[in-house]
Amino acid sequence: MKFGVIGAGQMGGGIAQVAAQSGFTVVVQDVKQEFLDRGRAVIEKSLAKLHEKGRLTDAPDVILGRMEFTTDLNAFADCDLVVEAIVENEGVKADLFGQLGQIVKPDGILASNTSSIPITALASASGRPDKFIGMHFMNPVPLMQLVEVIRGYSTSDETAQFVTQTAERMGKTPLSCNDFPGFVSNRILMPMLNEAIQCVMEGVAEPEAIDGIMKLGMNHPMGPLTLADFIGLDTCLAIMEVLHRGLGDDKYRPSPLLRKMVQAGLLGRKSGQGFYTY
Ligand SMILES: CC(=O)CC(=O)SCCNC(=O)CCNC(=O)[C@H](O)C(C)(C)COP(=O)(O)OP(=O)(O)OC[C@H]1O[C@@H](n2cnc3c(N)ncnc32)[C@H](O)[C@@H]1OP(=O)(O)O
Ligand SMILES: NC(=O)C1=CN([C@@H]2O[C@H](COP(=O)(O)OP(=O)(O)OC[C@H]3O[C@@H](n4cnc5c(N)ncnc54)[C@H](OP(=O)(O)O)[C@@H]3O)[C@@H](O)[C@H]2O)C=CC1
Repeated sequence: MKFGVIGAGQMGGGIAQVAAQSGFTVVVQDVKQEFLDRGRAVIEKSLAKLHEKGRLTDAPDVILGRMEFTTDLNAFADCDLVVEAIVENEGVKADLFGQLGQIVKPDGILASNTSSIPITALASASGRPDKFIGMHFMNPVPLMQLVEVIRGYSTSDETAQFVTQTAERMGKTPLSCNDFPGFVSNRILMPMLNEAIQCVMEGVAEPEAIDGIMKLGMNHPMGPLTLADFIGLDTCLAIMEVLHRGLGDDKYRPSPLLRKMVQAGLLGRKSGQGFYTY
């Protein structure tokens, strides 16, 4: 099976790594060589760590040998499945899927790792809505069990079955849901993170205390502000905007502090500064 991944950021890199660990031939594309180099370095580090712990069946260089890094979208022409993991922006994703629909072989399946954007809209943009689906991995991909599988309005049973089986071959547990803004995962998670940010803005407690209360009190592995920094505050804001617009209810209003931090370039771990300094 030839597996394509678009975007060599934290999600694209993780998806490509796990696909290669599972024995697939993998092509990773990003817009600039420097993003590919950075993505590859993150994958190498992750593979080294997993190898050290005895959690890989093949050696890291064998796994890396299954991966090709390119800036050329035409490399996806003969892929059986292409998973998109670029910026959480509907216009940018729709434009990309318009191009991919022309490039990938007619029976190739297209999937988006979007956190919240309507799968049905992206499916229409691709020109092959029956072969389009949401394949939503969780961060960090090499460690997290879930893949949320989201069927668009026209997704065929064959497409859903293929993607479900592929997720299982990648050692993940696929769970299905329907196409509503934020699906299940972010419909529930993101308002909690947004509320934690609102608590900072209103001075309810210091960030360390908010995180500590949720970690120690609710047994969450990461506090909500640490998790928001980990996901990326730009991505959190984009998801809240999709929920607010798509569900039309002010309970999903993004916190003004979240908006201001993104405007200031404080994106969390990936920019070196968010609620904490990295
Ligand atoms: C926004 C969306 O659309 C959807 C989303 O993804 S929302 C985000 C979902 N993800 C979460 O909620 C993650 C919450 N956090 C966790 O579950 C855990 O903190 C975690 C799994 C990330 C880490 O687990 P942990 O028990 O805290 O262990 P921790 O000791 O920090 O890390 C475990 C090991 O894995 C390693 N590790 C972390 N990321 C890794 C990666 N990508 N590859 C390989 N190893 C990795 C760590 O370095 C650490 O190694 P050592 O034990 O050698 O130090
Ligand atoms: N972060 C998370 O926890 C999760 C995120 N997601 C979703 O995954 C997707 C990617 O998120 P994440 O990996 O965090 O984001 P990152 O910012 O880490 O990575 C996105 C990558 O895509 C590149 N990119 C941007 N535009 C294009 C384009 N037009 N063509 C090709 N590549 C492009 C980016 O380059 P540049 O640096 O120039 O922007 C970057 O390398 C989003 O849809 C997000 O919602 C899903 C689950 C969890």
